Amino acid sequence: MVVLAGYLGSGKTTLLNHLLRNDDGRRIGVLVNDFGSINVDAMNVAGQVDATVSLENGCLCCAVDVDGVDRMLEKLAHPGAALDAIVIEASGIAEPTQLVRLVLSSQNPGIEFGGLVEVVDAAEFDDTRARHPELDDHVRLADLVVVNKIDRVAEAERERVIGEVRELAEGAVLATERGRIAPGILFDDPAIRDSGGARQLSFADLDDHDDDHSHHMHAVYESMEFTTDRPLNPSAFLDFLKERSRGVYRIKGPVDFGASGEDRCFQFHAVGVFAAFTRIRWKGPRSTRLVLIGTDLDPASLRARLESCVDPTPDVVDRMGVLNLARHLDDDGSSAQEPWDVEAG
Ligand SMILES: Nc1nc2c(ncn2[C@@H]2O[C@H](COP(=O)(O)OP(=O)(O)OP(=O)(O)O)[C@@H](O)[C@H]2O)c(=O)[nH]1
Repeated sequence: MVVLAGYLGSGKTTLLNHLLRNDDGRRIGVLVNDFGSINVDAMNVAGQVDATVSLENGCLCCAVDVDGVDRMLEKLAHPGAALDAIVIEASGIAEPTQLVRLVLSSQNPGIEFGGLVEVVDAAEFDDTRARHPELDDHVRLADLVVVNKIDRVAEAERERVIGEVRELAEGAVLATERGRIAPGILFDDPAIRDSGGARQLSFADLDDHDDDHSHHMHAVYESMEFTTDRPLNPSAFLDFLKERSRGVYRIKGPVDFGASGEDRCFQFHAVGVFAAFTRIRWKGPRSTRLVLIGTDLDPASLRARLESCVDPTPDVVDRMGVLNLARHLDDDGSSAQEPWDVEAG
């Protein structure tokens, strides 16, 4: 069982989807833990995976004890599921050491800890580290650190960030775009071990980490949801994004722009000041279901602002809005995300 951790928006789901698409015939089970009551990440991996369990609204690292994890994993670890590997995708503010501790404590004979993977956003590394010094520990303890989004930083900057991560990390370090790592690195333990002298964590490694949950990142983070069945107006929504308070670090979920969105589902992601959409077909009923994660959120005013984005004329195409939206489209999943003209704040 591999624990996939990394700060909000670093690219965990992207990496997981890459693994699932390139599984080389392995059967992979997934446990997804979203922070927020709409399970956006689970929606994004569903359909590609052999078996999923999802836990929403709460950080797995504190929400459940070892019995709870064993109950959740029963479905995945059951011999009948015939899985070759299980990946736990932690929420972006989970405490990875706590998750590893849970896995190591599992009473289920089918569960064996297969390593901690920490995904780091190369473009946000300095800022995240400054806000959350505990990130250094996560990088240090990981068996594999994936320095992701290298397409978003200039070459010199990339070398510097990779160099700093290498200084901290005791495990292997890989630089990637879109989490494209060779699945064998994760699932065939010797490959991880041979690639950089990484070792599997033990309780002894984890013992230095205090158990006081008030020090965990999620102690200061909150999430809120905004859902509506009425389409949003693109211009109004883009304005909302530009003006959003700095406390809102992560926004994700499907958005319905009605006729302006050609009746398609806009899978939306904002990470810090960056934002991108992917256009997909609606799989279920059309509705906007956003999760907002950050610190010092003011849910009432955020909700009122989002409510004001509801389009009074959803059948009329907002041409200017559509043009502006297009700048943030990420349809093939390979183009870089553009920063907003105006930084959030
Ligand atoms: N430019 C660029 N964007 C990326 C890369 N990897 C992921 N993204 C984008 O970053 C955004 C967040 O990616 P996710 O995979 O959802 O991140 P996450 O870590 O699962 O997010 P949380 O679960 O909310 O913590 C999405 O818009 C991705 O398409 C990359 O290498 N380059």
